[in-house]
This record gives sequence, structure tokens and C-alpha cells, in this order.
Amino acid sequence: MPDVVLDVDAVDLVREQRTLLDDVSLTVRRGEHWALIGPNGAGKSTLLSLFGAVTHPTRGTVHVLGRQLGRVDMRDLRRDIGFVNPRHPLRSDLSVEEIVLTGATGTIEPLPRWAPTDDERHRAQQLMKMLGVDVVTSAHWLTMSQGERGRTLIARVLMHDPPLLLLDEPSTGLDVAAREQLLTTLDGLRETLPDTSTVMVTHHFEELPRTTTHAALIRGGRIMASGPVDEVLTTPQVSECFDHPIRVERTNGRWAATAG
Ligand SMILES: Nc1ncnc2c1ncn2[C@@H]1O[C@H](COP(=O)(O)OP(=O)(O)OP(=O)(O)O)[C@@H](O)[C@H]1O
Repeated sequence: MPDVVLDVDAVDLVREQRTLLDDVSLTVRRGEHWALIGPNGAGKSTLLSLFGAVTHPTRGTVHVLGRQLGRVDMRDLRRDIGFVNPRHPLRSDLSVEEIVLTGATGTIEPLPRWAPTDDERHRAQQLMKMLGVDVVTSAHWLTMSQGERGRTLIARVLMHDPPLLLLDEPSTGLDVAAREQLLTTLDGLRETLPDTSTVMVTHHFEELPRTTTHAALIRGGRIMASGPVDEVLTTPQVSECFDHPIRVERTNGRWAATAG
């Protein structure tokens, strides 16, 4: 596995004559856990879609897992990336296990005539246990809670041991207990899989796992600050990013932000 997992160099992304990303450069290394933070419309999800090989840059270069976007088959590359999208476009009312098993084929719906091997079934069971969704095996997609969906989707992407895990606001819609469970799970996952790198988009500082190592503050499509988390998530930098006085505090490894 390459030491540099993501390498974004001088990237602009323009859509419908709007510059969504403006001269963005960022490097993520193996084992690092990044948070992308910024106000609504800053470009966080757009940046994550570049990391996930979903979109191409208009200018500049993006290397994901050592492969340059635009020069490789994006579908091949996507198979190595665990992208947890809260808007997972699943239409069928699959069970938890069926959803987790779609991670083995890298598809949204189960492939026709495909059947899991014993190993794949075993792995799915292990991951369901690890994510705490083994107890809701009778649950089906259309009636699952947000928390169950989120944890099921994380188990799904781990089916193929992705070296890169991308999480777009994984705590959205979770109650406080479900959020805390998810954060504990993510902290545990990072210990169990030390070579995996993660990038998480969030609006809320209390949603950051303790194991976050780096952060980038984004505003108006530009990266205002990036680097080791404690150097980036400071009161002056966060206040500037959100254009509002915000006091940032870290206690027992967790962050809180209040009106300054
Ligand atoms: N295909 C597109 N064409 C034009 N504008 C787009 C397109 N996709 C996104 N945008 C715009 O780009 C800006 C950045 O969107 P993005 O979803 O990346 O922001 P975000 O930081 O994730 O925001 P939020 O916190 O609200 O989820 C927004 O103003 C959005 O309306």
C-alpha cells in the first residue's frame, strides 16, 4: 500500500461556471484520520467526491491510492475505496446481512445469480458484530433507523478491507447514544485496522472521534488551514472559517465549539 493515500495538487473544480473548489492541495498518508470541516456549501462533499473517484478535477491533479484520476478506470479505483454515503441509493428492502454482502461485489443491489462464499458470509457476520448490527439482523433497509443504516453501511464497505474510508457526515440523524456508539466504533476500528486512512466530513465538533489526527478547514471552496488537528482546530482559525466568533475546546480528547 502506498504511504501517500491521497494527493491533491492545485485542484480547481468548476461546475456550471461556478468554482466549487479553488486551488486545493492536500496530502493524506496511510493511517491518518482527517476531518473536513467548514460551513454549509463550503465544498466538503465536493472534495470528498474527488477522493472517492466520483468526480474529476477541472484543473490540477488528484492521486488516489497512487493512481491519477483521469488516467485510470474510475470503477476499478472505486472498488478500493470505502465510501459511506448517507444518501446510499438502495431501493430494495434488503436485510442487514444482504446489504453488508453487497460490499463483496461492490454493488448497491445484490448481483443476480451471485452467492457469497462461506468466507464472505463469515466476514459479513464478523463485521456486523463489530459494528453492533448483528442484533438487528431481522431489520430491513426501508424500516431501519438512521443509526442502523449508518453502521450497516460501514460494515458493508469494510467487506473488502479498503485502505481508504470516506465518511460523509456519518452522525447525521443519530441520537446522542447512537452517535457515541458510532464514535466508539470508529475509534476501535482505527485501532484494529491501523493501516486504514479515513476522511470524515462533519459540521459538528462533538462528532469528531478522539482518534482524529488531522483536520482541514474549508471555506468558499478553498482550504483555509490544514494539518495536525490541534494546530488547525483553534479558536481563531475556526472563527475565521465560519465567519463567527466560536470558541473551540478539547477535553478528554473530544472537541466542543460554543459561541465565543
Ligand atoms: N453539480 C453542481 N453544479 C453546480 N453547483 C454545485 C454542484 N454540486 C454542488 N454544487 C454547489 O457547490 C457548493 C459546495 O457544495 P458541497 O455539497 O460540496 O458543500 P458542503 O461543504 O458539503 O456543504 P454542506 O455542509 O451544506 O453539506 C454548494 O454551493 C453547492 O450548491
